[in-house]
Amino acid sequence: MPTLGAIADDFTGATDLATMLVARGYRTVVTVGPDTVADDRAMADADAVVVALKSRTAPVSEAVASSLAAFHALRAAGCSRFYFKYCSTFDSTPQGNIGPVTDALLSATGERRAVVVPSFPGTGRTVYRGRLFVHDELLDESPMRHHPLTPMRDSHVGRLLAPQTAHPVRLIDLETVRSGVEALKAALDDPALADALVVVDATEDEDLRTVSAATLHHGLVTGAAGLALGLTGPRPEASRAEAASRPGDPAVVLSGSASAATRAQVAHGRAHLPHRKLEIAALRADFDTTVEELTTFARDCWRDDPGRPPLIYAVDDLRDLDETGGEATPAASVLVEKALAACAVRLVEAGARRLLVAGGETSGSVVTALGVRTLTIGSPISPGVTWAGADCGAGGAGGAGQTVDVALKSGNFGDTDIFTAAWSALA
Ligand SMILES: Nc1ncnc2c1ncn2[C@@H]1O[C@H](COP(=O)(O)OP(=O)(O)O)[C@@H](O)[C@H]1O
Ligand SMILES: O=C(O)[C@@H](O)C(=O)COP(=O)(O)O
Repeated sequence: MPTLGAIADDFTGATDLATMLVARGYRTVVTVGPDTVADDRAMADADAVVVALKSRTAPVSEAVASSLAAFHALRAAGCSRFYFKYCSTFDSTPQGNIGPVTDALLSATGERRAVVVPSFPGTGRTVYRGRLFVHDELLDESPMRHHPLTPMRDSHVGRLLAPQTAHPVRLIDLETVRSGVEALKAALDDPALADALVVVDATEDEDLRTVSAATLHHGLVTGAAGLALGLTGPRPEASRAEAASRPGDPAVVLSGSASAATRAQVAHGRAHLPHRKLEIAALRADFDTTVEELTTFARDCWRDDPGRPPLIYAVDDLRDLDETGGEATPAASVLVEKALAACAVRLVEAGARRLLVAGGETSGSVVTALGVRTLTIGSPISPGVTWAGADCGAGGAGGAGQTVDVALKSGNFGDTDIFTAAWSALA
């Protein structure tokens, strides 16, 4: 029976956290939405469950409702500790959803305060004096300022969070963290911090271990996957899923991300893989025909060039970003997500068994459209990115009970050659 329940605000984040939990000795299942949590088959052996939501950019009321539904499902499954996973670059809109969801989970758990820990030094995210850095740059000076859905124009976590929450926001500095577990516990228990959301500095893995140890008695923690570094699961080593596919099975890369790391990966993919770019105008003019042409292209590649997975991508230059759309015209971001999801469904129906998807929102659209119920963590690819077995369920794409190997790559994660190199981890 699971004891740790996590709620992830996007799908790449869910597999990022799950891969960390597996490495820490938790047998972990990722469920797509809350409904599968009640499935005894999936839960029987799990120590931890991560519910993947597509709530990061949803309207506030929807994000709160789906997060609470996940919480109630996890609690009914036996979970007694809860982890709200958001992005290590604190991706949110001015309205939320990190603040509103944290507030709702505080009420639901009955906890009074929660730590806020986006730091993940393994992927270059650190928090010092409450400011979030991405490698050597402040968040608002990093390429995250150009994100199409959640442009991050401030690096002060407290300033980002305060307008989103009804709770006071406080900071615990690095010196207090470095004073050790007991000092940090005492600082967190200070009555001045009762009812607060507490941003905690952390610049190294050891800091995260300290934060984790000082909050083991908290029923709710919030942060990126780095905070899980300090957790210790019930097993010396949790097993990983074997690949469901075989080398040579049809494979495809679907990229809807506009992030800097992905743009470099797309440039590398364009040099090494057969590729097609999504054209927004063509999708607007005739969505079905455009998707049909893209899937025909991919199938031709499997036939003519079976060793190289085709790459279908949306952005290789920030000038590609299309901000038009409105009442009568669908936003480009929605069209891109729908198009890549439709390609995924048709390609899995045509035999694709290996999918590398770039982008969190994109991954949410693809995985949901495939009818996936659970993701079981397989071989790691790079920090925060892993292969997972996606169980498409009875009504899913590719036929009843089909398992497809998927890698859901966060926009800013992965080496430049990930679109060509990731497959060897599956072999
Ligand atoms: N040309 C484009 N114009 C506008 N939005 C786009 C374009 N191409 C992709 N997008 C959208 O950008 C968003 C990227 O978000 P996401 O998939 O979460 O990537 P990341 O992991 O990099 O944040 C998606 O909603 C995608 O549909
Ligand atoms: O914490 C992280 O950085 C990732 O797990 C994550 O959430 C990434 O989101 P996207 O960049 O939108 O994929």
